[in-house]
Amino acid sequence: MEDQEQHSDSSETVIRIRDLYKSFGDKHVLQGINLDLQKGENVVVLGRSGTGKSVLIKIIIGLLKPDAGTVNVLGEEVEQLKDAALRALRLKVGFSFQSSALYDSMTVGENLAFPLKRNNRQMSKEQIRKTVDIVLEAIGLPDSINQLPSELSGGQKKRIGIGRTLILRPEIMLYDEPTAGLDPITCMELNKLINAVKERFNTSSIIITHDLTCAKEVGDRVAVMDEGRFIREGTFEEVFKEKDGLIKSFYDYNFTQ
Ligand SMILES: Nc1ncnc2c1ncn2[C@@H]1O[C@H](COP(=O)(O)OP(=O)(O)OP(=O)(O)O)[C@@H](O)[C@H]1O
Repeated sequence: MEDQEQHSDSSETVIRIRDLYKSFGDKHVLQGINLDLQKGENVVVLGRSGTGKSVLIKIIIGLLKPDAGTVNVLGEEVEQLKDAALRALRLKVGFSFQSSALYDSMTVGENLAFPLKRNNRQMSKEQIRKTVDIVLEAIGLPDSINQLPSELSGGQKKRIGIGRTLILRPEIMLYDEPTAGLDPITCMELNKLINAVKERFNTSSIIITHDLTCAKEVGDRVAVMDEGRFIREGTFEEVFKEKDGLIKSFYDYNFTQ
């Protein structure tokens, strides 16, 4: 922990979470979460279903209030922000939903342009088109602008979902189960995209998953969540060096079946 604190001080911390607690009635979901995300870093949060990963993300973007603890995002204490400031902060934090959340009746181009039109009304049609083209190229789907979501594969929809988040050029990306429900090859492509986004757009990311291949491929650091706390944290190799308890179950389930 001491090492971690020293590291935090020597680089820019974009998310700093301290002693976070959240319960729903007598269900104690988060029980003392501490986490730092450094600029330009990908941190993977690994955990079984129902361990509170989504609750954590919702607290980070101010959709849920914690019972105790602090969350600082890009220098702002999330809990103290009023509505307008919270909305402004959310523009800098892109949230890529598990479901892709595309509008079925809109083309890919319209889906991507939607957040720009809603948030940046002073952009001309040409500027919007150019921004959409840049993102489509970055996510590897340059020719899909006129397609409807129903014409896309699951992996392509995920890419467009990520593109729609990227279009506002967030400084932080939060990915919720980016590879869920995809075949291994498409997963691999998505992992590459997550790394490419980091390099090209200089984003810092939290990636929530239970896919260990994804964790290994994209995580500069991995934090394993169990019963509301992080039970292990480090590089993938450090975390999975000693395979016991939950760590062993995770590893065996992903790699030895
Ligand atoms: N608004 C809420 N009210 C009551 N309980 C909630 C609420 N939100 C989450 N929970 C409970 O908190 C626990 C953690 O939920 P969460 O969605 O964060 O899990 P998760 O780790 O993201 O799981 P999964 O991997 O399945 O998405 C669950 O037991 C859930 O039922």
